Amino acid sequence: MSDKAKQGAIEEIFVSALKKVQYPGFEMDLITMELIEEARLVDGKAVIKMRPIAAPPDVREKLENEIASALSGLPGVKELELNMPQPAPAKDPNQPPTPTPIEGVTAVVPVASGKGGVGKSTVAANLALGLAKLGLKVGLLDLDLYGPSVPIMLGVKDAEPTSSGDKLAPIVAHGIKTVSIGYLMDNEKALIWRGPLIMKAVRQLLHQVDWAPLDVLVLDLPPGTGDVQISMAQEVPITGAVVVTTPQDVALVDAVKGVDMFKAVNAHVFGIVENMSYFICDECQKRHEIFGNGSVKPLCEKLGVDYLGDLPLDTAVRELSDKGTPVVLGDTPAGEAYLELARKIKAKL
Ligand SMILES: Nc1ncnc2c1ncn2[C@@H]1O[C@H](COP(=O)(O)OP(=O)(O)OP(=O)(O)O)[C@@H](O)[C@H]1O
Repeated sequence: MSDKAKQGAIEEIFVSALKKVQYPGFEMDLITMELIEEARLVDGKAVIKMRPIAAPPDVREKLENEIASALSGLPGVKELELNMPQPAPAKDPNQPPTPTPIEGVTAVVPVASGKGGVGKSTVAANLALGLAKLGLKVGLLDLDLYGPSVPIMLGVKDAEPTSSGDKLAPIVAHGIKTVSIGYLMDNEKALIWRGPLIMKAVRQLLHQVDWAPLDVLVLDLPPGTGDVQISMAQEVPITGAVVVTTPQDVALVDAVKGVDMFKAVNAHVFGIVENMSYFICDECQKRHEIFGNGSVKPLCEKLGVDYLGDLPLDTAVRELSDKGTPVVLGDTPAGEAYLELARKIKAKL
């Protein structure tokens, strides 16, 4: 075997070993995330060079240990030389492996949830419209690859974005600018999109849309901790994230994962909001805590993030979203609860 062929075979072994190492907080391995720039064996030393990552020290240490244990014991490996650089501010906007601010956009607020169906898109849309009601210039980017629902909630399902110079012109609905990943693809294809394609789409939607000027861009993320989340964290500095949960224990476990994910990429978390938390009976006007209550606040304390309040379970919330006029636009107790969330976020911006 020639030296070149040998090196190639070793690289393949390294790649399959590193494919087993997941980035802490994410359901993705280092190879799929394209974080490994170089993997070579030089005189018994495994030389691994990574792309810059914005990770706090405990995450770096965890990664170092996991890479070391994945490579130890491989044929010919006696020691490890690991290069894990810190990101430097990017200068070229076409080359942003490190987070680059969006031109003319002051703040970026992702809305995330560990699990699907907790009302994350509902919170994202009502938060964006609530912030606009409070006088801010707002954009809402729907990155929910597996079920883009923002166009329906804003009543612009059939609108098509046009181009504006070399950028995409967002659609304007209820006074906010919006673009959905759904406009770039049809729903069936979403499920076969893989890492690099998703990264490209996320980059385009953040940096090649005519967002400016905006005070805040709200992002509706897919549930969980996958490709879209890591792409977002690599592409844009996050001002503060909002994690949505419902009060059930199963959802809370996932909320912790959501918060951990942002911490793993050094992003600030504004706090956790509790959706579908209580129900006001039409007949007796009493507040019913259907799923139990009181578990989210202590969880926030434990995680060191703010409790952003609770939102009612109310049929009008769903009906109005389906009609394209989210509840916050009106003047009802449920609308007021979402507006109160917007006030809290505005105060943090
Ligand atoms: N507070 C609420 N009261 C009543 N219905 C709600 C409330 N919040 C959300 N819903 C409804 O619950 C369903 C799920 O909400 P939504 O699509 O916002 O969840 P999600 O977490 O974004 O889900 P996914 O991203 O998995 O599709 C929708 O039909 C929505 O209208």
